[in-house]
Amino acid sequence: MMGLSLALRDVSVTADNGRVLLQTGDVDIPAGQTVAVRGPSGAGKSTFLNVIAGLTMPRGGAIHWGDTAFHALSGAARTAFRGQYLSMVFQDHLLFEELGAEQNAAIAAGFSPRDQRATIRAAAKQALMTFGVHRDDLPPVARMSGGERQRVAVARALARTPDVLLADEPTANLDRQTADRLIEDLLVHTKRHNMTLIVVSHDANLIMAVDRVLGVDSGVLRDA
Ligand SMILES: Nc1ncnc2c1ncn2[C@@H]1O[C@H](COP(=O)(O)OP(=O)(O)OP(=O)(O)O)[C@@H](O)[C@H]1O
Repeated sequence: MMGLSLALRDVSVTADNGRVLLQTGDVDIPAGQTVAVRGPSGAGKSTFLNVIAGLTMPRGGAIHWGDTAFHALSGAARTAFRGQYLSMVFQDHLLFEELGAEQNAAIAAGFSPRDQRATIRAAAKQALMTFGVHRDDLPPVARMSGGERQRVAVARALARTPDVLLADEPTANLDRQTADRLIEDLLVHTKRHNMTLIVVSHDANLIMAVDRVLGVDSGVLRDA
C-alpha cells in the first residue's frame, strides 16, 4: 500500500451553458497527505470530488493520480482504475438497501481474492463496532436513520484499504461524540496505511486534524 499522489494542472469544469463550475490552477497533493476541502454551499466542492474521481469530465487541464494520466483514460479504464485505487464516501451513500450493515460494510469481500475476504470481513465488523452500528437488532439499511447509514458507508470504505479515500461531509448528521470517534478512526486508518485522504468538510475538528486545508470559493480551488 503506497498511497497515490494527485497532481492537478489547470483543471476546469464547465456546465452545459458554459458557466465555470471549477478552476483548480496547479495543485499537488503528495501520497499519504490528508486534505480537507471547505467552502460555501454551491462553491464547487462536490464538483471537485466528482472530477478527481472521474465521475465528471474536465473541460480542460490534466489530472494525474500517481503516474497515471487519469484525464486521458477511456471510460472503462477510468472505472477500472477507480475500482482498484479509489474508495468513496459520497452524500447519497450508495448502499445496498435490502442488505444489513455487515453485508454492506463487507461488500468488497465479494470482489476480492479469496485470501483477502476474511480480512475485509473482520475489518468491516471492527469498523461497524467502532462507529456503533453493529447491533443485531438493526434493520436493513433501507430503514436505518441518516446518521446510521452514514456510519455504515464510512465503515464500508475503511473495510478495504484503498490508496485514496474521497469523502463528502462524512461527519454531517452525526452527534459530536460519534463524529469525533469517526474522525480519529479515519485518520488513524489513513495514516497507518499511508492512504491519501481528501475530504469535503465544514467540521472544525476534522479540519484541525488533517495535514492541509484547501478552500473552494466560486469554483476557484486554492490552499486556505
Ligand atoms: N451539471 C451541472 N450543470 C450546471 N450547474 C451545475 C452542474 N452541477 C453542479 N452545478 C452547479 O455548480 C455549483 C457547484 O456545485 P457543487 O455541488 O459542486 O457545490 P458544493 O460546494 O458541493 O455545494 P454544497 O456544499 O451545497 O453541497 C452549484 O451552483 C451547482 O448548482
